[in-house]
Amino acid sequence: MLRIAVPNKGSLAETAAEMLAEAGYAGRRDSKTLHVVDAANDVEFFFLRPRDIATYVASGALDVGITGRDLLRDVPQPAREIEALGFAQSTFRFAAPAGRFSTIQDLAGVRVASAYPGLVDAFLRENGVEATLVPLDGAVESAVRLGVADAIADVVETGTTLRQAGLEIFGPVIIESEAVLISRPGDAEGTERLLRRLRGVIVARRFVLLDFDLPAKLVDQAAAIAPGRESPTISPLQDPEWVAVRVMLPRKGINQVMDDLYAIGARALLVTAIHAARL
Ligand SMILES: Nc1ncnc2c1ncn2[C@@H]1O[C@H](COP(=O)(O)OP(=O)(O)OP(=O)(O)O)[C@@H](O)[C@H]1O
Ligand SMILES: O=P(O)(O)OC[C@H]1O[C@H](OP(=O)(O)OP(=O)(O)O)[C@H](O)[C@@H]1O
Ligand SMILES: [Mg+2]
Repeated sequence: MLRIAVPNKGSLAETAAEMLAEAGYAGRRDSKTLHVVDAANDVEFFFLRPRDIATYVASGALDVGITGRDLLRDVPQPAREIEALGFAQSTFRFAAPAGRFSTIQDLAGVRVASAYPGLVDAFLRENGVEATLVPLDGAVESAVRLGVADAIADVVETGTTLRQAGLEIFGPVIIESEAVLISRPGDAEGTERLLRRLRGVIVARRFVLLDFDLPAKLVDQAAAIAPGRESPTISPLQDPEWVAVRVMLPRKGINQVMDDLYAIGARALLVTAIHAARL
């Protein structure tokens, strides 16, 4: 039975649970449940702190897990990342009051607060900078104003939290992060099947099917606007001058594509969600 670590709380928990449900696995009924056996799918789920998941998986206690790439890199012996899952996307950056620092070298000898001390320490070392790390648990943006640090290193998504704390990013990107599927050393039986299912969910979330009718002579023009993943499916209509076209397209930007197709003469444009996929 494949043993899977899943975030029990925080930013990753909800989407991870939704993706596993969409992949056909049994979920938990209430947020206090820490262990679920899904015998029908030959897997069991352990609901753990996202921060601890890399440790369980790297040690081999659990086979695979869902966590953040930044959390994975924060532990001393990271597990293997096997797939990016396309959610909880963020960038990990240094920040300080405007104009205070401009390069990573400026951090030599100063105090840097972070909830990811392992990740930040490794990055500073790689860059030959010796700073004093101030490990905190969260809300790190307040550390400078409250006087316990001179700069911070933290997760940035929209930048709103930084701005509100009067901080600005500087220096290089420490890491681009998102939710990832990680694996213990060696290949656990059943990992491939989980991976195929999750890839299907990612496709289903990211893509839609677009159907439309079109004068046959405009097919090449339409294919240039909406090429699809491989090639559009063209079916005959009763009217020999018209065809029906089906393409798989990214959900993002689909309305612009519909406008462009309508403008060249496509009609009856219909978008359908994909519920599951194996490509
Ligand atoms: N605002 C955000 N946007 C995108 N990803 C985020 C955001 N905040 C945290 N993450 C990501 O979520 C993961 C951290 O999840 P975790 O549950 O430990 O922290 P959290 O969501 O901040 O919860 P907590 O309330 O415990 O601080 C990391 O991979 C991090 O990059
Ligand atoms: O760039 P933004 O869109 O503002 O998002 C980034 C913020 O979101 C997370 O905070 P969270 O609310 O999880 O609190 P925490 O700092 O206590 O973890 C993260 O730690 C940043 O503080
Ligand atoms: Mg947080």
